[in-house]
Amino acid sequence: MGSCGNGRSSEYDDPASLEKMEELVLPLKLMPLHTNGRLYDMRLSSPTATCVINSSSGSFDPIYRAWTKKYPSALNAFDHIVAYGKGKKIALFLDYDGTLSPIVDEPDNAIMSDQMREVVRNAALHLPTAIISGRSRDKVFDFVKLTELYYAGSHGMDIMGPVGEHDSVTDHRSSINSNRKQGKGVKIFQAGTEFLPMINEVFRLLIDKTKAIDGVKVENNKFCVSVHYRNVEEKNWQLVSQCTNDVLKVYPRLRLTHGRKVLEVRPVIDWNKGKAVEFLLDSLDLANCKNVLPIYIGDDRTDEDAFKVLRDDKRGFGILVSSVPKDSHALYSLIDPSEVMEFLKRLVMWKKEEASHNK
Ligand SMILES: O=P(O)(O)OC[C@H]1O[C@H](O[C@H]2O[C@H](CO)[C@@H](O)[C@H](O)[C@H]2O)[C@H](O)[C@@H](O)[C@@H]1O
Repeated sequence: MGSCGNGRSSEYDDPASLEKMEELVLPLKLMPLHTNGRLYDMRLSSPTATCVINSSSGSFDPIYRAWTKKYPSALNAFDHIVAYGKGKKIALFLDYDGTLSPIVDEPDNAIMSDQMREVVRNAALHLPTAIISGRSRDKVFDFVKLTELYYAGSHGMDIMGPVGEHDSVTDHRSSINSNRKQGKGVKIFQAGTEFLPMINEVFRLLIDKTKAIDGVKVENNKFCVSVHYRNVEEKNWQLVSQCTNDVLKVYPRLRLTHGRKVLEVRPVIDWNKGKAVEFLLDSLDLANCKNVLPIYIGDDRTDEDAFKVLRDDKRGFGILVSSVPKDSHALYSLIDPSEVMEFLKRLVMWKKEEASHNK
C-alpha cells in the first residue's frame, strides 16, 4: 500500500496499478480549457465533484488518482517543490473563492475560516503574498481582513501592491498612496478604468434582464460582473446564457468567460490574472530575478491565465485546486481548501527552517 505525506494512501500508488488506471481513464474527455458551446460550456465548467475518496475502501477514486499522474498532489510532491525553491525567494499568489474559502451556494457567504486566515497571515509574514480574485478588491479585502498582504481584485484589473524601487506615478492608471486600512505604503494600479461606466450600465441591465429567472444573482465586482446560476434549475441555464448574451451583444468591448456556475463579464483588454502576477512580481522587484519561485494556487478558469504565465516562462509552479479531473496549465493539484491550508502550513514551516539554517 503506497502512502504519502498527507495521509493519502491508496492501492493505486504502485506504478503498475496507476499505469493500468491511466490507460482506462486518461482517454476520457477531461474538461478542456476552452470550449465554444453555451450550455455545453456551462455544464463543462460546472462538473459535479467526483467522490474523490471511495467511501467503502477509503482509497482514492481511481479516475482522480490517475489524473494526479499528470497533476501530482502538491502535498505528495512537497519535497520536490521546496527543493526547487531552496535558496530562492518564494512569492505566493492565492486565488480566493474555492481556494481559501470553500464554494458555497450564496456568494456573500463565502467566508474564510479563522484558521485559514491565521495560516495565510503567517505565510504573508514569511513570503511576499498576494490574493488575486475575481471579486472586487474591496470585497475580497473585506473577506480576508489581512493588511500583511497585497490584493488584486476584478480578475487582476484592480491591484493594491507594493511600491517598487523604480516606481513613480507616471502611468495615468496607477497612483501611489499609503492606504492605512490595507497596510503600509502601497501602489494602486487599475487597468480599464475607462470601462467603469459601461460595467455599471451592464450590471443594471443584467439585473433587469434576469430578474424573472429564479435563483440568478448578478454581482458587481467593479471592473467585471458575475452572473451566477448555481441556484438556478438546470433547465433554465440556457435562459441565463441567452439573457446574458442578449445584453452583451451590443457591447463588443465586453467578453464572457465561464467560471464555476458563473458567467464572468469582463472588458476586452489585454489584462488578466497572469498580467497581475507579472505586475506584482515587477512591483516586488522580482520580475527579473533568477532566484525567485512564484507559486500560484487557484481553482477556476481565470486562474489558468496565471498558471500559463508561470508555466510558459518556466519560472514558477501553478497548483490547481480541484476535486474533479480537468485540463489545466497548472503543474500540481490539491483537492480543496483544506489541502491548500495544509500546503501553506508546510511551506511556512519549511521557510522558517530554511531561514534558521541560513543564520
Ligand atoms: O477568482 P476567485 O476569487 O476564485 O473568484 C471567482 C468567482 O468567485 C465567486 O463565485 C464562486 O464562489 C461563490 C461562493 O463560493 C459561488 O457561489 C459561485 O458559484 C462561484 O462561481 C464570486 O462570487 C465571483 O464574483 C468570482 O468571479
